[in-house]
Amino acid sequence: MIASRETIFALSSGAGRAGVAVIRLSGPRSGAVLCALLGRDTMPKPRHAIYAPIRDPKSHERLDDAVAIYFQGPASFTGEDVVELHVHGGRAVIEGVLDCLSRQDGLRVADPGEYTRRAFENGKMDLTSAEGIADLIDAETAAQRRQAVRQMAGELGTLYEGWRARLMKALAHIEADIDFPDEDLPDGIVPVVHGDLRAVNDEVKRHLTDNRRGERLREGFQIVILGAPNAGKSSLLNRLAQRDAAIVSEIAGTTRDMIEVHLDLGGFPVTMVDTAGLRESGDVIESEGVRRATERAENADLRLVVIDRSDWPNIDPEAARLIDDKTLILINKVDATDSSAIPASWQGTSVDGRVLELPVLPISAMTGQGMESLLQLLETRVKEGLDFAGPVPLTRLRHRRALESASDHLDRGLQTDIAELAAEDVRLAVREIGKITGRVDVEDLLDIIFGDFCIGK
Ligand SMILES: Nc1nc2c(ncn2[C@@H]2O[C@H](COP(=O)(O)OP(=O)(O)OP(=O)(O)O)[C@@H](O)[C@H]2O)c(=O)[nH]1
Ligand SMILES: [K+]
Ligand SMILES: [Mg+2]
Repeated sequence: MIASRETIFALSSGAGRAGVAVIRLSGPRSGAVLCALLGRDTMPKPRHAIYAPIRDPKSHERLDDAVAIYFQGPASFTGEDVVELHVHGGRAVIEGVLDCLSRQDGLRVADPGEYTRRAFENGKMDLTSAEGIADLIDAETAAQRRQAVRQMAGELGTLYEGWRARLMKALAHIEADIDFPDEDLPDGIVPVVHGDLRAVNDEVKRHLTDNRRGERLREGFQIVILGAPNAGKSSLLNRLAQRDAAIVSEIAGTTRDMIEVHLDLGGFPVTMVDTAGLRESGDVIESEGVRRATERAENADLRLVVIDRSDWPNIDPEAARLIDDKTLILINKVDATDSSAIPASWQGTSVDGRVLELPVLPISAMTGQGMESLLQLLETRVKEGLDFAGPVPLTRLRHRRALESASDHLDRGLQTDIAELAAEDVRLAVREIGKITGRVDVEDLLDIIFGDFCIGK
């Protein structure tokens, strides 16, 4: 526990008018400041709500009638003395209380993420749980919330700490072998240690080859809408977003920049991207739009290729280049013509020569025809891409990098017969995993990790 820290304060609830706002203090002066605001000499009983007027200790002006709770450290979120003031959520009330707090001795405004950082530094949680809190605050869909709650509750931390403990045990065996080569250690200890190392390494590798489910769930499933100019891409985006997010016109080349909307499909986050119609263009701006569209499509989780009914079954060569097994073909404007001749699937080959059979859906972005089937299919694809059963998946590039590095060290350690070399590799792997949970020197990382939080968290 870090002693004699500054006492920090901040608005912990959202900005703007609300019924109630929560202002939080953490640090050694919290209790004394609360007494000053309440005009009392004795500390309130911890974890009991008090409803009372709060006054500026100097001017005695009544700022609000508030509910105050005192949490005595270490039984608090940060592990320090914490005070929560539940005030009326009006701008002037909040500003008045924050202004009054800023004038109290030894108090300062909290930095972004400082409450959670103090909780980590005081041993209240490991780094993966702290990151889980950040994800929970950012969660926009039910699936994101579920993943973040599991991480916050320590599922990832427990998994990684478990691997670290097993590696440390193996390391102790190798070191014993080095230090006491003549002792009567059981024969064949090295093969046993090898088996343990290999088992952990296999688990780490399996965890790494998860198709980036956990990371993609945080980022959102990327769906890119592609097709020739005027195929109706922007009309489709607007229909899916249920608002006029993109400009629609009969002029080919209307969309140039990418337009993104965020959707919740069956509890999963989706980023839907409308793009410039694919064609060779003499216009520099339009060509840049086409370049960006192509690039974005290449990195997408799913591509929707929109084809005008009157062009079908011809697929524009620019769009055809981007077709692979992560593609759906949408025949648009079926309101204008007869759609009975449209087949349910399309057979063809991808640019790299693979034989493909892709779903074909007749739709009308104008009337909404076919939208229900499209949404159902999208939901299935998104679920396949992001849903998971079993242990909580890897959620961050930071964790991935450390685990990749740990696994590299283990690969090397498993290849050598020299105990000293194996020991060094295992030691490095232990360190890498320790960095994820914050067990080893991560001081340099903390500013980056907690800088992503907002003030008051
Ligand atoms: N009849 C009919 N017209 C449609 C449908 N979808 C789009 N349109 C019309 O087709 C024209 C082009 O639509 P957009 O949505 O702008 O097409 P786009 O693919 O985004 O075009 P660019 O951005 O220029 O590449 C507009 O006049 C739309 O009203 C449809 O389902 N049925
Ligand atoms: K257009
Ligand atoms: Mg458009």
